[in-house]
Amino acid sequence: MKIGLLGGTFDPIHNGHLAIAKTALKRLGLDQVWFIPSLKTPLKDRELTPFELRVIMMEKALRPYRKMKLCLIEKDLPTPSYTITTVKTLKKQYPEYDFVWIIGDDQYANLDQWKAVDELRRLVQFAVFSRQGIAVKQPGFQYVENFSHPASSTAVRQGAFKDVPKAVRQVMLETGLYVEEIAKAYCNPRRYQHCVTMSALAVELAKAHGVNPRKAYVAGMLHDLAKGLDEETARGWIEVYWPQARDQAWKIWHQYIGATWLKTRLYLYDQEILEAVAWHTTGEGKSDLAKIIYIADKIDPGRGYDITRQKAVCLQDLDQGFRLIQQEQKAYLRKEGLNV
Ligand SMILES: Nc1ncnc2c1ncn2[C@@H]1O[C@H](COP(=O)(O)OP(=O)(O)OP(=O)(O)O)[C@@H](O)[C@H]1O
Ligand SMILES: O=C(O)c1ccc[n+]([C@@H]2O[C@H](COP(=O)([O-])O)[C@@H](O)[C@H]2O)c1
Repeated sequence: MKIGLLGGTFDPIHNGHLAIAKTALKRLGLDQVWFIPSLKTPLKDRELTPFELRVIMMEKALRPYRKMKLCLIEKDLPTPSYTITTVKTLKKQYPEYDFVWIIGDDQYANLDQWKAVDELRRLVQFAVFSRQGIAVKQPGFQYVENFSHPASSTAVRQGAFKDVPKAVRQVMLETGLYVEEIAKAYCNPRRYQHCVTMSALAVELAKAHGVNPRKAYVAGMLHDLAKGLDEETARGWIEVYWPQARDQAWKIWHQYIGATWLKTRLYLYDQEILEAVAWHTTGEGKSDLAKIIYIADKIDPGRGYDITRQKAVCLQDLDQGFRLIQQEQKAYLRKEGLNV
């Protein structure tokens, strides 16, 4: 058996990883590709998503592929997860197998920093997949060129959800994984901070009123993604997706476009979250979640006003609190000249 080993952080696994495996099976004449998630990768400092959650996403992504397997060997090896240790252990466990270690060219460029790389190269063959382009070739490596896949886990964590299988997207949205990074990627630092403080309040209100706190967190963190759009760009979106809102004040449009983005870019189909985002400025959403997001946005503790009275009413009675905030907001919006 000839086995390709694809080690990585897989935070999260993406379509690029699957494309590498498909190509490796064909072009390297492999029988199987084993995906090996690292407990802690040696050269990256970032705090990783818990191993178990990365593994759940990998299981879902790999399920349709008979020749792609999950190998959890690094779970029980010392950290950081040095490849030399992994390869030695695998060779001992499976002496009859022929292994090829697969890397992208970004890792290839770093190879001189890998632990005991000369010994490692004697133990296992390396296959290098092009990513940016392979600059310098060396004897003893197998190069897979004319391979190109734009996906990266970094981009996925910032919202490029099109690059992950649907089942993985579902886990990400159900768990609220990466919402901070997505909010950071779309919002300026001030707005990001607003998302953090208002979603904390949204979670508190959700818990007080029997609403799913995870949904409150996701909706809160992602409610303002479209707020940075300029009027002209926003108008383009409104004309296509929300023509019925074209006569409203343009500053309101971000609520509608935000919901559309969640659906079309992040493939988030949870109607309750979409509704809460789509009406978070005007407060027309009917669900308790929509009311909570509306309230938390308006009395966000991060804005620096004393919200003791409003918060107490909202914690006590959601509908009464909602009406109170709505009245205060209407007065404020009229003062700002916004047409609602
Ligand atoms: N699109 C791609 N093209 C070629 N190689 C890739 C691609 N994506 C990942 N790889 C390679 O797959 C291996 C595992 O990747 P990893 O799990 O670190 O994903 P990543 O997208 O590189 O993550 P991050 O963006 O967090 O650095 C690495 O050797 C990496 O170089
Ligand atoms: O052994 C090393 O020194 C070493 C240094 C950097 C990366 N690796 C391995 O290379 C694979 C890809 O790593 P990463 O950081 O791109 O996810 C993963 O299996 C890492 O354990 C290994």
